[in-house]
Amino acid sequence: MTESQMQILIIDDERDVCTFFRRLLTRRGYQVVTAANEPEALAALEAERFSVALVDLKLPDTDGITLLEIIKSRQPSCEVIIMTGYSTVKTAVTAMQLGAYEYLEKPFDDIDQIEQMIERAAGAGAVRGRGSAAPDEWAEVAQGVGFRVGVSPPMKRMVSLAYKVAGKDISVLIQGKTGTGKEVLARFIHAASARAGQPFIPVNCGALPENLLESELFGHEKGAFTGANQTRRGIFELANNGTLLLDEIGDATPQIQVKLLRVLETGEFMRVGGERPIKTDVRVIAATNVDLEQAIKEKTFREDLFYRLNVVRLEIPSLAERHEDIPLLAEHFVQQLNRDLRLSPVAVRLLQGYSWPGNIRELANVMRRAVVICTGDTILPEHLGGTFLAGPSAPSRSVTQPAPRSVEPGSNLAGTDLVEQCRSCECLERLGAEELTGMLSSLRQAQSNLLAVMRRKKIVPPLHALKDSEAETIKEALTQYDGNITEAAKALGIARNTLYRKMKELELPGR
Ligand SMILES: Nc1ncnc2c1ncn2[C@@H]1O[C@H](COP(=O)(O)OP(=O)(O)OP(=O)(O)O)[C@@H](O)[C@H]1O
Repeated sequence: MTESQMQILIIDDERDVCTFFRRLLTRRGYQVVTAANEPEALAALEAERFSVALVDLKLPDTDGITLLEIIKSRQPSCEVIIMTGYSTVKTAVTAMQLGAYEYLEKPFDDIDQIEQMIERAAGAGAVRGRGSAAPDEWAEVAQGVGFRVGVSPPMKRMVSLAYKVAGKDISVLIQGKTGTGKEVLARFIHAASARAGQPFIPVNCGALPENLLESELFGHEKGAFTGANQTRRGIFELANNGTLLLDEIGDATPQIQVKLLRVLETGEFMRVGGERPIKTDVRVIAATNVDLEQAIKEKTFREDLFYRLNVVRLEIPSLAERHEDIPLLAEHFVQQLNRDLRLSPVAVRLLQGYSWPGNIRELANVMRRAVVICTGDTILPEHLGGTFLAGPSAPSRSVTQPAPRSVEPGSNLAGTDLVEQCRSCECLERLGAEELTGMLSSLRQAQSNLLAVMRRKKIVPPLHALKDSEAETIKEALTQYDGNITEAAKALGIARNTLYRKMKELELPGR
């Protein structure tokens, strides 16, 4: 079908809207039919085949969601774009979850964007009409951030929705069990948004005591509390024009929740000890592995904050619900460390038979360990660890429990876990750069999990431990870049001044 033959249906009771689209789209070579109510829409659907329908969410005799269902049942290849006002954006997002192609916010101010959206929808509709699968428009962005989506339909649907809402400046709430990839998804949304060139800053609301988190988020004025020797900018300032991920939002204390609500409502906040409101333009993505609706019932989470954050909710399925993706993900983690290694079919079957309570993080750890242990060119069941040697019916173990000991002949790392491997310099010496990097990232993740659990159990981590780990990270970066502050700051994702200040605070020597 050529573009000139494409029919577009506009359903809106506002005559001006119909006229606007008729003019715009006729000029672009489309044929346009308009309808002001349900009977007219039904008659049009009876008479013609449409590539795209633009449907107003609110109509006098019906609503956009009902019309979406009718259109999709009668003309499945017709893509539906929902037209909505700001107050009904949430319903428009629901429509997308039900199969709408996108939504368009009224009043229309960016004609180019509208034309492009309709063109994309018409293209997707044409592909669907031919019965072939539309290429995944999000694939390139996903690859760019190392996000493996897999093939399972619920995951693909969720990512497709994430990609479409990425471009809209609305809050997103990501829900998923631990290790399902909430942070990776947030990075993907940032990379697919117009803010991609700006900072993406994740902050774990459960990992720091309240006063530290408050100062981390909002910054502080000089003299705000003992030890505040300098004014310091917080993440809401540093992430300006970018995206902020509030991870483990369910762990935020009531005081932090109030302050977050204020920034989300007004776009303004005050530094700790400050008196002047500061403006910020930050897109907030929140992530949680707890049921926030339950937390609201238990009065540990504010309902008003929940509604602010939950404009779009994305639920990541747990790994056990997407068995078909396990081979692809396992291979991804192996290839990250060693491109020449393959997985044996039996090993793949064992991986698919396991329940993965620690989800993708646990899979990544099992695969990294297998790569370290494997001395040949194929990963076999014995490289996967004790749980898997017992076969697919093995009871599932938690990611935090140590793996049962097993003996892998011919390997000096036999039966050891990550921490033990790191204790032995001799073992580490034998590993390559990628393997070492992978282990370091697993250890960092372990630390972050540990802190989150301590926080949940109300155990205050000794501050010097946090300070030490910060000092270690900075020292590492400085060594790596031969003492070059600019390069080290860039690698750490902080400003040069912040690095100077931190070095001073932590009494680290400069060059
Ligand atoms: N789809 C994916 N593709 C590639 N890597 C992934 C994917 N999902 C998760 N990972 C990897 O698994 C690990 C855990 O992911 P991530 O930190 O995003 O999970 P999370 O759900 O935010 O965890 P938590 O609930 O503990 O905060 C990371 O190393 C990440 O790179």
